[in-house]
Amino acid sequence: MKTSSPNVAGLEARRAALALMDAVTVEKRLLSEVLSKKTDALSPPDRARAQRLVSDALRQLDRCDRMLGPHLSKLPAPHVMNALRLGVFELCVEKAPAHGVVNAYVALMQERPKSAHFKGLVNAVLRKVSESVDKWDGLPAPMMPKWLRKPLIADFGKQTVLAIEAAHARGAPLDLSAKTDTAAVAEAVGGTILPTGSVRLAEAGQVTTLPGFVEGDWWVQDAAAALPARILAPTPGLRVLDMCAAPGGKTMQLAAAGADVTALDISPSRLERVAQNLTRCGLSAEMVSADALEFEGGPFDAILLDAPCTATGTIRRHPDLPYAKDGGDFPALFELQEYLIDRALGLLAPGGRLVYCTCSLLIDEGEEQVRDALKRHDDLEVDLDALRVAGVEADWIGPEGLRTRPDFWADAGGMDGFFVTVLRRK
Ligand SMILES: C[S@@+](CC[C@H](N)C(=O)[O-])C[C@H]1O[C@@H](n2cnc3c(N)ncnc32)[C@H](O)[C@@H]1O
Repeated sequence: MKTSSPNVAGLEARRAALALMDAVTVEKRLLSEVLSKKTDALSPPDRARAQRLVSDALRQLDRCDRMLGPHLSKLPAPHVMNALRLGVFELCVEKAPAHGVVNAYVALMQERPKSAHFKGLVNAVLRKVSESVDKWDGLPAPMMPKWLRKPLIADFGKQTVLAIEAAHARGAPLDLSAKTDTAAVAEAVGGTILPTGSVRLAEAGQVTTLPGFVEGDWWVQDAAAALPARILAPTPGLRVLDMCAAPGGKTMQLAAAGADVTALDISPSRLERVAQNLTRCGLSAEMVSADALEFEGGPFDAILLDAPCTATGTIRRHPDLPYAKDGGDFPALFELQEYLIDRALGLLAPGGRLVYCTCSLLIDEGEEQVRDALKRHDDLEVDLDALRVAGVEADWIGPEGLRTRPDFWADAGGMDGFFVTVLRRK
């Protein structure tokens, strides 16, 4: 049974943030799956506060645990631990007044019989942390959980992983892709134009109120995510299949260049979002809801295969991912990517090109997929020249393709981790 604590300020947002933290770390759910259910009853400011608090605290979770370590002789129940983590984040990062933070999390513990007897512990630990907040700045960047850290160290080495972790902790700016006039969009929103042609805003605010949103002059798309469609080099009338299209960032780029785009996705509801995005921007594409493995069509001059993947390249913006996942479902994704590559190759017109990409840091979903595809198809080759588009630095390109990482452009706000390659038949 729950009892509410109406007299403590700021409790609604904190209660929701704690429920979201439990959903991610205990139920292993992604924030995107549970956000509306856990926050819909809140006022808009409380909803925004809960979402920001849980996201920012997840981004710093390892540091929160390091602050708590000296004060805990053994780990308390997960709900209690999560309350402590949120409290530490508020004290050490937001510099919130200690009495308000302590009272709030003690009150939340009292709401459930199972956690009520931990209120003394929460009170004592948060008070102790509040006396040593200056230790926070001396802590190393938050580490990823071992299941993800270990393979990344094997792939990139420890120094690079440390740099990636520092980039994860910094979060992500807002990047936009312009429909036509990049300079005009940059001026309208007060952003800067990146070397690869995206527009970057340091402070995002409410996206839908930015100039040009209603007019459909741009869409939100990370600078690295904008590279695959640029690399495909769409031209007016080019027959292009966007094989895993939703929510449609790359479909929009292809359509904006005048290509004859078929946007395919297995999920009808996600495909609906592609349609909405196209409509907002006054663009069009043929929409097909189907399993790409069974799709019959084409042949196509070019195919963009932005394959379903672990999304480990997007942790800056999805800090829940390392805690909601444990890698157990990844091998099935690697296998699906292999099948999708082979299916795509079968749909290409003679001389056609396949742009394969994943928003992943794992080489299993990038370089390894290319090496395996080259073994399966002896008439296949990687077109490295096609990867050298504006802003792409020479050392981002390896024998199998282009790899971006969150620690690239560190001083300018970073970018998502992506792998992109172009495959052609010899
Ligand atoms: C990485 S997302 C694509 C992002 C998109 N290209 C963009 O830029 O906005 C992968 C997409 O693949 C779709 N998908 C997964 N399995 C599929 C399949 N067998 N056939 C077609 N689409 C599939 C998912 O529904 C998801 O929308």
